[in-house]
Amino acid sequence: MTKRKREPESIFAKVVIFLLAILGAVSVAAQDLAADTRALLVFSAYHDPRGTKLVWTNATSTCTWRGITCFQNRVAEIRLPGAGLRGIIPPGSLSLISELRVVSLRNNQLTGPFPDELGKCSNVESLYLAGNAFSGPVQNLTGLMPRLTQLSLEYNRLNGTIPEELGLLSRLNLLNLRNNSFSGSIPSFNSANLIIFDVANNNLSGQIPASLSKFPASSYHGNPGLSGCPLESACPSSVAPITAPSPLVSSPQAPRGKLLSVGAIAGIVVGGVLFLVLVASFLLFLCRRKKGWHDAAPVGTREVPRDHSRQKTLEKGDEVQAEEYSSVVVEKQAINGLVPLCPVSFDLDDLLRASAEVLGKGTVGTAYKAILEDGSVVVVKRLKDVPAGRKEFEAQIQVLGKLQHRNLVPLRAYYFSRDEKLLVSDFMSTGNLFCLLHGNRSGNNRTPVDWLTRVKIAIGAATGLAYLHAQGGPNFVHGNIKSSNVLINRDLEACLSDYGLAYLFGSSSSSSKMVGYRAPEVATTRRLTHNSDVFSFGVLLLELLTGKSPTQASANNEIIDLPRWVQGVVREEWTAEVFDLSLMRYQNIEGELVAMLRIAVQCVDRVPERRPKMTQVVALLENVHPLIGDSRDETSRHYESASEHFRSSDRDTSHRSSPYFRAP
Ligand SMILES: Nc1ncnc2c1ncn2[C@@H]1O[C@H](COP(=O)(O)OP(=O)(O)OP(=O)(O)O)[C@@H](O)[C@H]1O
Repeated sequence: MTKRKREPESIFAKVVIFLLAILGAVSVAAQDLAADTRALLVFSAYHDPRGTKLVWTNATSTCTWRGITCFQNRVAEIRLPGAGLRGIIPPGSLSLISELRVVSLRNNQLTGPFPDELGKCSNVESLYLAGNAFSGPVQNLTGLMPRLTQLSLEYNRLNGTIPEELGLLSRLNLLNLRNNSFSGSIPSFNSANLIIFDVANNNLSGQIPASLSKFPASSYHGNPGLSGCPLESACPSSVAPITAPSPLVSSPQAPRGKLLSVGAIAGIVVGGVLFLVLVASFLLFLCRRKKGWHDAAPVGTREVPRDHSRQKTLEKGDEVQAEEYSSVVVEKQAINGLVPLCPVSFDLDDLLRASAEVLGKGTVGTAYKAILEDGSVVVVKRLKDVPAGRKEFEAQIQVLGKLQHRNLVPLRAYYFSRDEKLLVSDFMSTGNLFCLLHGNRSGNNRTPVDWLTRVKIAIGAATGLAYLHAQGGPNFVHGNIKSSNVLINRDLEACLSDYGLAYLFGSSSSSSKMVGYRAPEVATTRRLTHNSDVFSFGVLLLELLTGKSPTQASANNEIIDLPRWVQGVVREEWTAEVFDLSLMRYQNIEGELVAMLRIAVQCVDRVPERRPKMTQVVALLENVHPLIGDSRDETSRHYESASEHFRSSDRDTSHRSSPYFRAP
């Protein structure tokens, strides 16, 4: 009896405790965010009227402020590269944001000594201050020590000696101090995880520590008093042997630091469940109200060509295949079994009426550009010899349809019958990277791609691949990374296509088609893995750097084994010979070229486990170019100029900027 009476009480008590815990956790988080907000407002009130005024006001949520990224309702990242900030970083600002992990203030006009403020940010993992006017010695780093993985201070006016503490940072994988006025000798470094190390153009002297001799000579140039390897001609190789790097990505996904109490966690869990139930009910309600996909916003109109041509635009020699395309669609009209993966503005009848143009024949089928009656354009890929049955096919395509990322070509619909398998995706109007780099197959129409565009394309493709690996899980691979599968959209952004198709064809049959990009181990294991994707991506980077295709025969009709060729040239210390001649007209990009080369060389390591993860590759690539930094928004104006450059016609490629890479 007593027991019975107590039960509801105890349940009630538990609910009350949970609710209080939720309230407690919410209010703790709110208080912490309020503290972050106050600190940011102090930061924004730095005083130099000539600089950009940050319009951060309490009227909007702190987490939506320009340059601010939150994680779990705490400020985790400040990214304001190239934002026109001037003046000093005020005391009592950033150091008070306890969960801060990334600070990117590169390419502003910040002044004063290396900010004490930042030296106290004990959770910061990535600190990017390149391209400012900080001056004086770097000191008071003690607070910054525990987690720092990337420190980029290049192009400032810093002087004094390189702090010895930096050498003790076991997690550090990037240290860039180039173009400052550091003097004295280079301290010894715990270099196990260092991937990029650059102290060029300072006043350093003495011997380069043996542990740092693995970095290229360009990391040390411009320091007349420095000696030792790799600056001397008798040194072995100028490219670092690759060690397995530790995780280096400053993702806001898993900040470490202060732990919440068990009650708070329980509260958050219960609160989260309640919230999910509410959201699910709301979505269910919305779905029931929706009549069908026709009612939703169409996507097929995204890449509408400007002239809205309704004419068949077949090129000579393409007619037969284009007719094949029509006959496929005619045959299907009776069934009209096009399955949309998201709201689309067309059905099979529309595809039937579309004018078609062959884009190309690939290893798994033929791709057609289909111009629909409303002027929108899609790509229909007609797969051939698909061994997968309907169930398997549909399950895999549903998985692919859910992958959505700005660096992936969106898959819109599919069709499956015994005889035909079609995939419909968005049309990417700027074509593929292969054509950008090498012209069309007959070698014409090549406009040299400028350096900044290449870096952007590399980052875009890497980001898309990192997303696939993270989202698809440990066994999900792209399986066919190559330059013709890197498409460029109207904004000149790289988008990966043909991802995950290997599963429809069996990875062993797919792997045999990856000429030039296939990781060496795949020849024996017949298994595609994240590591083999990384290798293929490394070949792609080499292609961007060298301008050479790993699939096309050279003048003497030999298909180049790009990784082997590059490693051979670099070993001979003729690094400059590696790079695409058309890149040589750019001044002062030697360090960037070498930095990307080093990343590529790591990716094509013959030992799969030594290759970096794609998330690491993204982080490293983001540091290759000082203007790119880590904020896409901030780089858009540079990107525009890159697009501008890219659209312009051929330029002079006849001269090299300097004999900088040439071995003595
Ligand atoms: N969505 C798209 N937008 C624009 N062009 C595309 C699109 N999809 C494919 N293409 C282009 O069509 C051509 C044929 O592509 P397809 O994927 O069939 O073959 P591939 O990339 O040469 O080889 P593989 O089948 O091994 O991927 C290529 O030039 C490709 O870049």
